[in-house]
Amino acid sequence: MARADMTSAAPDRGFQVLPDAEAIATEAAERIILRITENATRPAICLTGGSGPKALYALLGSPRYRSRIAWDRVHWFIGDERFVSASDERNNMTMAREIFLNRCAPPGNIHPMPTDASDPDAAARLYERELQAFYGADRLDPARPLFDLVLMGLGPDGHTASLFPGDRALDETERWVVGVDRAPVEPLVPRVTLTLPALASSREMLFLVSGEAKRGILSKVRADADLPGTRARSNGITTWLTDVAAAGSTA
Ligand SMILES: O=C(O)[C@H](O)[C@@H](O)[C@H](O)[C@H](O)COP(=O)(O)O
Repeated sequence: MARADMTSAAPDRGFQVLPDAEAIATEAAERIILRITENATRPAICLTGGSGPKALYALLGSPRYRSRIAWDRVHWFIGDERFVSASDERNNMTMAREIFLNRCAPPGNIHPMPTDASDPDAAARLYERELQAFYGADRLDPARPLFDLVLMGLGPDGHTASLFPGDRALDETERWVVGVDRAPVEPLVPRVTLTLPALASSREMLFLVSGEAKRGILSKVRADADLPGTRARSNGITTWLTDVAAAGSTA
């Protein structure tokens, strides 16, 4: 079936329902490779944490996909981080490194958040400077997205990245990265997160949502409830890749 037939129309985001989590990983891998191919200079991919992207990361590092990626050109960032050391298994970038980045990407192309800073907000400022140095400016130009593709997950409370319902980080309009002192969901550690404007500065935003446990919260996002997952949009294309278990149907 052609992609256009599977994506339901929405003004600025689409929902694509795939059979299962494996199909989500395959679709996301193909989209990432397409974005990398379209950028002839230095593609920037912003990864996400949690369990949702693990199958995708394994696929990107598999022999079949690994040979299709120009690893020397691609730069890998992370959309949010748990404020724990890089040796802690809960660290999002460590998870991505262990599954594929350490084997595939040159070390200089991997951009973890510095969780050894004095506090989450200091880490946020350091990461913001790193992003600005990569981008070559400290203001986001709507005509020149920061990222080629941003991956996102959806938490049980409707959070995405580390933007939690009701948190003031959601209302940030100037900064690209902020510290979040308290996370209301596991793991209960402070976080560092990209803000909505920084995440929006992307050619494509791809949500990965699978499993029946996500069905209730996903239906709220689809109904436009005021949740971080609803508010996070790319200035380019925003697509939600879901499976039948999360969507509740194939439509
Ligand atoms: O650090 C994190 O936990 C994440 O970046 C977070 O936003 C995650 O994407 C969602 O909570 C979904 O997580 P799951 O994929 O584990 O359901």
